[in-house]
Amino acid sequence: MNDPIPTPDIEDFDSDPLSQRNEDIFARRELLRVGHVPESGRIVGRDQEISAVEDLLRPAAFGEPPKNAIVYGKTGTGKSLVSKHVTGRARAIATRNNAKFGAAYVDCDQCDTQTRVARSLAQQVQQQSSKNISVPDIGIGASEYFKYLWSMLEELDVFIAIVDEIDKLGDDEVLFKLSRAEESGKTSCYVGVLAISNKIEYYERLNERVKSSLQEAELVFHPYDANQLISILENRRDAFKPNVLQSGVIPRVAALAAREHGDARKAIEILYSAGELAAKNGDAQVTEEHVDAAQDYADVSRFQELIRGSTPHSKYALFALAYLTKIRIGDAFSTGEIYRVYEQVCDSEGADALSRQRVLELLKEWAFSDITENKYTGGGKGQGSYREHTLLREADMVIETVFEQASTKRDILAELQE
Ligand SMILES: Nc1ncnc2c1ncn2[C@@H]1O[C@H](COP(=O)(O)OP(=O)(O)OP(=O)(O)O)[C@@H](O)[C@H]1O
Repeated sequence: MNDPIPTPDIEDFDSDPLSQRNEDIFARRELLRVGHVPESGRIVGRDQEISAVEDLLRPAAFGEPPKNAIVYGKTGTGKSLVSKHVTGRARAIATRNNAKFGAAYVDCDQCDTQTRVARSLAQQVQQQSSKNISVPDIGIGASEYFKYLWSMLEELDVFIAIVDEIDKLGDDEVLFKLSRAEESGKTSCYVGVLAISNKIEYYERLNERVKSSLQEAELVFHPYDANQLISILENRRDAFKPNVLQSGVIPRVAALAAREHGDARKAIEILYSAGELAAKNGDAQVTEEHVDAAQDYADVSRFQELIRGSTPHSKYALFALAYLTKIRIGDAFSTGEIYRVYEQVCDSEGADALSRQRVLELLKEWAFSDITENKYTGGGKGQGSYREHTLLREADMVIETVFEQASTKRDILAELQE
């Protein structure tokens, strides 16, 4: 059979660009990868949270019933890390205490249905089981997967399920089944659930019957401040070779991430991208300029993703504001002015314009994502005051992103100028 990817004879390996490694400044790149679980010595600033999770899981380390908990906090505040870290230690201690301890981690961002969660739990327990059971990949539903799970749990004294991004699941069935497993006679194994969410209002949405089984503990993880972020990054400095990071780099990354909302993931990502950028440029050191460029790049890509993922009319409304920002003097525009341009955009796209009220709502949604800002202006309350919108991003970039096809963009701009 013909190999679809032929391997050529390379005459001069040394001059092939692929032979030039970018790696020189990195020593342990994996320390900065998303999903890397650092060892205890590298976890900083979460002592209280670690000890709260230890209190929940301590009984499990002796083969006794653990407590359930809901863990809240904004993204990148260490919820998954602390949950996995303490569960891992509890498993090690349980083994020393001759207690049979199983654990599984499911991210509902990836497993977003009851069936997927149940399958992932069952398959993870299967890997830890001594029984020769094979959990099928397809062809059965959630309740069958749960049956597999309950039957395998019979081998264990305790099982801890960490269910991350729980709010991505449409209903509470998974939480209900897990938190009531032993009580409802499904298994004699003690099951503990650590349910993680970055939406604090999630608890309000939970069904009463689930609330009552989960309210044993509620933990809130607060954002990191700049100093904590500095310590988290310092503890991973050895991802780079010695003397590669200039002295201002870590404080700068920490300051940028703290400004967002104290997100450790963001901080690690910026540091990694700055390193990649330096490596790509062939620079021997990472500088604050690399950090700023990495941050700008991340910011622009996130923003472009947001635009690309929005509905056509939402894009047209934003485009109208960007267009006015580009061609007019001043940077704040009334809903009426934006609406008139929006109508023209709809016209040239062959779409029916939405009502002015609806377009106002779409503009408010952009303000919610910090892409625009709006406020009342004019004569004051009841005296002809009206709402003005301001674009907080570069107009050109919005225009480029909304209409990625150069010809469409050209046509629309030409029609608007007429
Ligand atoms: N206290 C800390 N010490 C060291 N590294 C940390 C700490 N907190 C978070 N990190 C690192 O930051 C990244 C994000 O952490 P984690 O996944 O635990 O956040 P999270 O709160 O679960 O976020 P999300 O809600 O987005 O899943 C991980 O790479 C983790 O290793």
